[in-house]
Amino acid sequence: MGTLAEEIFSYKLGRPVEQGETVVVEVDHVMSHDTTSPLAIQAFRKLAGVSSGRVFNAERAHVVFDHIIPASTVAAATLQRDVRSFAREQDITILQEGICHQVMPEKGFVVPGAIIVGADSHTCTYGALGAFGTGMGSTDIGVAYATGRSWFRVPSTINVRLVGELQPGVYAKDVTLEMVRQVGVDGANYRAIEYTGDLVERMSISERFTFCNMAIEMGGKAGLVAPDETTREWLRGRTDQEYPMLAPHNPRYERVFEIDASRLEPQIACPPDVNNVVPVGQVEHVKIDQVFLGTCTNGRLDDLAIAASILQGRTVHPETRMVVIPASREVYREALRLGYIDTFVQAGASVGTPGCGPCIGRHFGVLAPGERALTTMNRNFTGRMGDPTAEIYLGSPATVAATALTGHITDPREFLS
Ligand SMILES: CC(C)[C@H](C(=O)O)[C@@H](O)C(=O)O
Ligand code: SF4
Repeated sequence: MGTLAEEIFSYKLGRPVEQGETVVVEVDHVMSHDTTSPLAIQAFRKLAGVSSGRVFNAERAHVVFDHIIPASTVAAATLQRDVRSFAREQDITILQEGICHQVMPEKGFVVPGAIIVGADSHTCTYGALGAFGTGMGSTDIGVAYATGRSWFRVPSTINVRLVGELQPGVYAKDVTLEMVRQVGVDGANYRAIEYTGDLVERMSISERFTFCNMAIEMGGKAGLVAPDETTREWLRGRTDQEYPMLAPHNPRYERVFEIDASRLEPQIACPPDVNNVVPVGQVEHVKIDQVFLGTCTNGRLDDLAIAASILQGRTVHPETRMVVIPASREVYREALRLGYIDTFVQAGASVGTPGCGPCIGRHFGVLAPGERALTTMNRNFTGRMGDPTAEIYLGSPATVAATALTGHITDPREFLS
């Protein structure tokens, strides 16, 4: 009996747990990426006595290269070389085919009821498939690599109920931004967020990824959606694993937010905070130097499809650059097959290799002093994409595509055919 988070921990431990209780559990998968692996490896090495120098399970320990690939500096290349040699020594396969939070689910590692820890704050994305995924510091991940276990305080849960039908031109990202506006950037600190309601039930896994990905933008430990037929369908062919269809039972939520999406307009998060959210109409005059379509929030096939439908046969504004980065190789190949990539290239966009791209300002499209970007990312923090005086606005793939065409923030409903 409990929230989805409690159900998952109870299932793992084989006994009922209570909110606030500290538990040690065996984790299903542990992940770090090119940027966080070096410190995780250092922590792991210190535990050589505990682990006999081997990771707990090479099939369940994952290293993903996604943040700065291909390496853009000698320093990055050197760190990656060192991480490669660690992976070789431990028989870990390095995954280099897209953003960790896209690739881990695609590989079938993320299933309902699983507990997954990652050295990346957006590990909460995995809740879209009913798994408890959470980000941890590299040291904790080093310990998990060594022992296959982690400690948690079973979180209390905030319930976000999403109801109603979205209007044309309004997407999961707009709902997510509205959610962050209402809950606040620390409104869910150390809590799980459980998304329910008829809108969530109708949404695709990709859209659920967008919600869950941004749970951390409200301070959430995890973002969760109870698995259903849509989840099963998405997992079919990706995993042979058996998994439990856990659901909340008489949950005791700490707080409930209800959002009626049917009245929602496209939303924009203005710099420098993710909860600084306004309807697109209020910022339409803002001139944009660069748009970026991609990331673990909105770099999937449906996101690319929406943007391609707006850009089809049109050209990016001459004073705006457009960067497009598919979230994974799987997404990239499908986008090629369906002609979306051709549409982007014809429109004048730069298309990058799957990965995080300019999301943390390390390569492939950093911003000059005073420049402004509109992106499909999850964070608009000062300095994130380059110079600290550059500004970042967040919106949906549709708003990004419409803005690419006009050079200023634009309501995508103007381009709906
Ligand atoms: C580099 C990494 C530690 C970081 C994170 O944990 O979130 C990054 O992925 C981000 O999105 O800011
Ligand atoms: S795409 Fe951006 S938010 Fe996602 S993991 Fe990469 S850097 Fe972090």
